[in-house]
Amino acid sequence: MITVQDIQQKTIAELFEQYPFLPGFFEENTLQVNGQIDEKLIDYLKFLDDEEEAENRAIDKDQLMASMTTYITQMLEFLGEDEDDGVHSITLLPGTNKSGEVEKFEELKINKSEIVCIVGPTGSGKSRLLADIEWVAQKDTPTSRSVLVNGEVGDSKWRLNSGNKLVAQLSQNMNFVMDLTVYEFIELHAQSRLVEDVEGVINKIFAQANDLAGEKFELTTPITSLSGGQSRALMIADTAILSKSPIILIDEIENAGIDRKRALDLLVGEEKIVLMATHDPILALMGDKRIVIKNGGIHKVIETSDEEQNLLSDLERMDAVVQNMRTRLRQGEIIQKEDIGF
Ligand SMILES: Nc1ncnc2c1ncn2[C@@H]1O[C@H](COP(=O)(O)OP(=O)(O)OP(=O)(O)O)[C@@H](O)[C@H]1O
Repeated sequence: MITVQDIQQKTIAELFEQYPFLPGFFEENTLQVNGQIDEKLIDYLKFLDDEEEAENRAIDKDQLMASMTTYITQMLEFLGEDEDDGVHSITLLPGTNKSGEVEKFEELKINKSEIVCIVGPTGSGKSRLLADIEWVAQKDTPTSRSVLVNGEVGDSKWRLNSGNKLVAQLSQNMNFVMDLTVYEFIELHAQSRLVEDVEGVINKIFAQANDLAGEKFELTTPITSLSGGQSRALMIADTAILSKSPIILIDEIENAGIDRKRALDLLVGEEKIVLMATHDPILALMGDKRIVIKNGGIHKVIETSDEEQNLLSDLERMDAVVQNMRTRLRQGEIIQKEDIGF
């Protein structure tokens, strides 16, 4: 909850920076800032101490600060950015595996900017774990797990309020059906998030997406003609930059021509918690930790060792060789021994 005391000592510049929608309030109330951007709000509003001025405007200083406070609070609520909602960690508490046995870990805390991978055989329960987190499970899923947010029992508001969604899902299938260009698609999303600088955000997402995608695309490209890799790159950049959700769940980023390392860097760089189910050794080793799932239960939690991290660059070289072969096979070329390169 924001109070008048919270805002009155801040400068107009600080307030505009913190609440990008506030200039709209100033405009509506014909408050001109001009050279006074570095003044504290309380000093800036001193001109209303003049009785005539206050009468003309039919509002005094205290009323104006109170209505500004209400406006900020309502806008934050509307945008799903309640100030107290900062999620800095989630904690998993054990439930049971498919045989009803208690899982083999005490509790697992995952902090902001951490990447945790989920590995395990097909059908072992990786997607189930992601679903438990999305649902902020309270012993009310087939696994009986609990998920704490900031160390506390998850608030059911996370389940109900779509503006405040805890989790953004990046799923395998990105089948666009809308007849929009890349520009229009991002614009629509940015507008629905009430972004101030729509143009700036469009350019940022477009640049990041193109950076991730193997083959480049244009702002004028219809989203229905993007390749699998390009649409995935667009969704990742869009989620990283526009989604307010503090947790990103990824059910396998397949090998569809995107720079997976950069994609993860981009997501984590935006201070998110990233959980990713994967069968891909490169992605698994990019995580800070990996959860091993067996028979529906968390069997082990392994921290990625230095040795494993050092192996990543070798794995990436091997991967590049395979990718290159794939491209050449697709183009009808013949593969030779020297193509393997080691
Ligand atoms: N602890 C559990 N108790 C009961 N059922 C479970 C448990 N964990 C998973 N399941 C169920 O097992 C089935 C397979 O799990 P899930 O789809 O999560 O596997 P997966 O590892 O994601 O598989 P894939 O790699 O093929 O995507 C699902 O129906 C899921 O609800």
